[in-house]
Amino acid sequence: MTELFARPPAEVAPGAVHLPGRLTAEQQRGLLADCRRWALPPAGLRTVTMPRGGTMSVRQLSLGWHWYPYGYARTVVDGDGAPVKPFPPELGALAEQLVAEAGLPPAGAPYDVALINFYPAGARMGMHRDSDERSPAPVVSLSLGDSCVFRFGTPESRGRPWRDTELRSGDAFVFGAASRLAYHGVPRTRPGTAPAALGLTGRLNITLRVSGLSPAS
Ligand SMILES: O=C(O)CCC(=O)C(=O)O
Ligand SMILES: [Fe+2]
Repeated sequence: MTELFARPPAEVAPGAVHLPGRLTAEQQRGLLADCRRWALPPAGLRTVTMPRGGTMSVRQLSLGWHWYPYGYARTVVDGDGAPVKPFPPELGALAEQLVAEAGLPPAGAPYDVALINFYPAGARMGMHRDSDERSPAPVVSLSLGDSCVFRFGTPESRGRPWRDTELRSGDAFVFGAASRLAYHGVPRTRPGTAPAALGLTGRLNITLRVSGLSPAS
């Protein structure tokens, strides 16, 4: 699709950078095929139950370290108990490249966690901070499929001020430095906006992080 106006990279908050159209159609297809494979059991896509008993509308899986509310483990402690699937080094290389493109200092440690979020129509993610990591390395997020509204606020509170950015299939978003612990969320997706050629109904988000945990622990 040609755009009337190109979408340039934009710093939406200090250290929080939107890199539009960063993944080629081929890269998106490859990542989608990978996600479909990773989504299979064991340690596949699951519904996440929150500590108070509610469930997330987003379905999720992890690679490298298993994230659950609120911590990291080597096995799916809140699911089938299987060992988490390995973190693919090529995702780490991609994250490092995107951090550099965003103009942020290098992470200083290898990326070792991928959180994969699947948003069916109507799914959303409330305002939260990514605060279970023990590393200040930037978080790198990739979008596939339906567009969404990505709400990005401040580290101080989950309320205003915030800025809304539309994330489309193939976009990247990097947040580190002063925004590493900023509140953010996805108030809505736009069902039916995925590129037809991708063959995905819904939205997939791949969030890459440095856990700061030692592999032996
Ligand atoms: O889906 C997104 O773009 C954001 C996901 C997110 O914030 C998270 O997994 O912590
Ligand atoms: Fe997050």
